[in-house]
Amino acid sequence: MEGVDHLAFERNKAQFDVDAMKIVWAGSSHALEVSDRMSRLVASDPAFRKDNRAMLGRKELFKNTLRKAAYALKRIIELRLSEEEASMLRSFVDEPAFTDLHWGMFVPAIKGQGTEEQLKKWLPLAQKMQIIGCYAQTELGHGSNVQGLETTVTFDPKTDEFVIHSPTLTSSKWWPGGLGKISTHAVVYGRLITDGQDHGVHGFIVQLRSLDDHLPLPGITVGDIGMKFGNGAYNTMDNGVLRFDHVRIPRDQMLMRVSRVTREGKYVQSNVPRQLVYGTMVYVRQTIVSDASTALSRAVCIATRYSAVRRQFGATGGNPESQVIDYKTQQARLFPLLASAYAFRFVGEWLKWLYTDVMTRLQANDFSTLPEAHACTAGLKSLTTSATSDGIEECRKLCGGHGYLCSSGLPELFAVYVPTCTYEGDNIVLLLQVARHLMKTISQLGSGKKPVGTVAYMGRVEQLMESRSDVQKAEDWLNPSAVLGAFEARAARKSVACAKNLSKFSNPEEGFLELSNDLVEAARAHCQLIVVSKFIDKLQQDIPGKGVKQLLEVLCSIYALFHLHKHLGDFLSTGCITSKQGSLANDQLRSLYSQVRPNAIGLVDAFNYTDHYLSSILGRYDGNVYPKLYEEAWKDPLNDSVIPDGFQEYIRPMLKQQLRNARL
Ligand SMILES: CCC/C=C/C(=O)SCCNC(=O)CCNC(=O)[C@H](O)C(C)(C)COP(=O)([O-])OP(=O)([O-])OC[C@H]1O[C@@H](n2cnc3c(N)ncnc32)[C@H](O)[C@@H]1OP(=O)([O-])[O-]
Ligand SMILES: Cc1cc2nc3c(=O)[nH]c(=O)nc-3n(C[C@H](O)[C@H](O)[C@H](O)COP(=O)(O)OP(=O)(O)OC[C@H]3O[C@@H](n4cnc5c(N)ncnc54)[C@H](O)[C@@H]3O)c2cc1C
Repeated sequence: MEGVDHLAFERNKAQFDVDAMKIVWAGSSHALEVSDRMSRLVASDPAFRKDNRAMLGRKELFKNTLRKAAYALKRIIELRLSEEEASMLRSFVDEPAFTDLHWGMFVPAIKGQGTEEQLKKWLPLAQKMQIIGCYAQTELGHGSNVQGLETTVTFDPKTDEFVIHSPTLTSSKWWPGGLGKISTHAVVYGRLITDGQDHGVHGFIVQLRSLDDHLPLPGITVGDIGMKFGNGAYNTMDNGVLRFDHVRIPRDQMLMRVSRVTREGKYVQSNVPRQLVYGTMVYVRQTIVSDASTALSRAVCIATRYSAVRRQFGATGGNPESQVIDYKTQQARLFPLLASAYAFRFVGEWLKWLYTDVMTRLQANDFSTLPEAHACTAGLKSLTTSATSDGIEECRKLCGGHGYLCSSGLPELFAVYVPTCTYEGDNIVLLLQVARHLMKTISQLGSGKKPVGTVAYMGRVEQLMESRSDVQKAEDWLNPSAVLGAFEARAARKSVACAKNLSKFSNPEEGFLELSNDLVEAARAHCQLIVVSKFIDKLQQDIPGKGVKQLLEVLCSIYALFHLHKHLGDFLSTGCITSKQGSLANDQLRSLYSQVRPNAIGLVDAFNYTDHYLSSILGRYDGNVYPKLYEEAWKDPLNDSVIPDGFQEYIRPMLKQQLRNARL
C-alpha cells in the first residue's frame, strides 16, 4: 500500500519528543537544519541515484563515481554552499571517492605540516580542486610500521632538489585512495636523507600526473591495485600503487613545519615534536569515531524498523503473529547496538572537542596534551570501528534471510565499513599504543606526576585497587557512580596487573611483546571506561525535550551494563564486583530493554535519515517492506529475460542428455 505508514502505530508509542532528540543527535539545531537540508537535496536529485551500484562492473562503477563527484562540486558552486554544507552534501552522496582523500587527508596534511608559505601556495589550488591530492604513506611492505617505510627522498645540494626513489618492490606505495587513477598530486612519506644521513620519515608534496593530459610525469609508475571486498562497496575508490624512479622535486615541497632542510642541505628541527608528522592520522582517527556512530546507527535503523515490521510465530485467537522486535533475544542483541550508536555519537563529540583543544594549544607551542590526543584517538578509533563492524553484521543477522539481500542495504554497508578496522591504523596496533600510554602513566605515578585527562583516575589507583562495589539491588546499577566505580576499578586493576607482570622482565620491550594480549585487554577496558564516562558527562548537560534526557539515561545504562555483562569475567576476576552484583546488572538490563521497546522506532527516527541515504528496503521509513522487496526482485538483470543467457548453450544439452539416458 503506497503512501501508508505501516510503522505509524509504532511511532505513536514513543514516550519522548523525537524532534528534540533529533537535535541532540545532530549536535545542535543548526547542525540538524543543515544536515536535513543537504540530505534532502541529495535524495531528491536523480543524479545521485545509488540503488544500482551492486550491479555495475568496475569501470562503469568508477566512471559513475567520477560523474557524481564532478556533479556534486558543480552543485556546491552553483548553490554557493558553505564548507560545512559542502562537506555534509558529500557525505550524503554516500560513495567512497577520491574526494574523501583530497579533503580528508591531502588538505589536512598540508594544513597540519606545512609552513605559512606552503599553505599560501598549495591550499588555494587544492581548495578550488585545481589540483587533486591523496595521502601516499603505506607501502607494499609496510603499513603499520611507519618508521619501516623504504621510499627514499635524498637531497641534492647541487640542484636544490630532492630525489625520490623506490629502491625495492616492497617500497612501492600501495593502498592510497584516489592515487590509482585520479590524483594529480600526493603527500608522499619517505625517508629523508641529507649528506648520507637518514633522518627518518617525512612528508613531501609531489606532483604525479600532468595537469594538461593527466599522464604520469617522467619516472612515475602509477595504477590501481585491483578489486576489493564486496560488489560496488569500496570499489568506487581507486586505491593505487606508485613507484618513483629518481623523480626530482624542488626543496620547498618538503612539508617543513616540523623540520626543514636548508639550501646548504642542513637538517634543522623546529621546537615542534617529531610526532606531528603523524598529525594527519590523529585528525582522521578523530573523524572516524563520529563516522562509526553514523554507520552503526544506519544499520540499527534498518534492523529496528524491519524488526517491527517482521512477524514470526505466536498468532493466537485471530491476533497477528508476534513482531520479532518483541522477542527478548532480539531486544538483547539490538538495543545494546542502539545504545552504542548514541554512545559513540557523544564520545565522538567529546573527541572533536579534545582535538580542537589540542590544536589550539599546539598553535601556542603547548604540546603537553599530544600524548592524550594520540591515545584517545587511537583507542577510540579502534574500539568504535571494531564494535561497528561487528554491529553491522549483527544487524544483518537480526534481519534474517532478507538481510542478506543487497536491497537490505546491509551487505554493502558492511563491505564499505570493515576496512576501517584496518586503515588509519590496524585496531590491535592502535590498542597497543594505548597500552604503552597506560604503562607509561603507571610508571610515572611514583614520581609524583599527576595523571590528567582520561587517565586521571589512575591518580586514585590505590583506592581503586581496594574499592568494592556497594550495589545491593538491581536499581542501584542505575546510579552513574556505581557504574563508573566498577569500570574505573576494572580498568585500573587490569593495567596495574600488566605493569606488575611487565616489571618481571629485565627487557621491557620483550615483556611488552610477551604480554601484548593482556595489554590489549587493559587498553580496551580503559577505552570502554572513556565511552561510559563521556556518556555520563553528556547527561550532566541541560538536555531539553519531553522524555529525551530520561531515555538517554536508559541508553547510557544499557551501554554500560551490557558491557559489564559481556565482560563479566573481567569484573569478577579483578574482584571489582561480586557474582551477585553481576546478576543484578543483568536483571536491570532486562528492565531497561522493556523501557526502550515502545521508543525504539522513535529512537531510530531521531537519526533523521532519508530513505535515499539508508538505501534499504527493510529500513524504509514507511515500513512498506514486502511489496517493495517483491518489486525490487524483478529489477534484477537476470529477470530481463525469462530464459537466461547460457541456458541453450549449457543446460539444454544437459537436460537432453539426461532425457536420453532415462530412455536407455
Ligand atoms: C578514508 C580512509 C583512508 C585511509 C587512509 C590511511 O589508512 S592512511 C595510513 C594510516 N597508517 C597508519 O595509521 C599507520 C599506523 N602506524 C602508526 O601510526 C605508527 O607507526 C605507530 C603509532 C604504530 C608506531 O609509531 P612509531 O614507530 O613512531 O613508534 P612508537 O610506538 O615507539 O612511538 C614513538 C612515540 O610517538 C608517539 N606517537 C605515535 N604515534 C603518534 C601520533 N599519531 N601522535 C602523537 N604521538 C604519537 C608514541 O606514543 C610514542 O611516544 P613516547 O612513548 O615516546 O612518548
Ligand atoms: C581500504 C583501505 C584504504 C587505505 N587507504 C590508505 C591511504 O589512503 N593512504 C595510505 O597511506 N594507506 C592507506 N591504507 C593502508 C592502511 O593504512 C594500512 O593497511 C594499515 O595501516 C594497516 O597496515 P598493514 O596493511 O601494514 O597491516 P599489517 O601491520 O601488516 O597487519 C597484519 C597483521 O599483523 C598484526 N600486527 C602488525 N603489527 C603488529 C604488532 N606490532 N603487534 C601485534 N600485531 C601486529 C595486525 O594486527 C594484523 O593482524 C588503506 C588500507 C585500506 C584497506
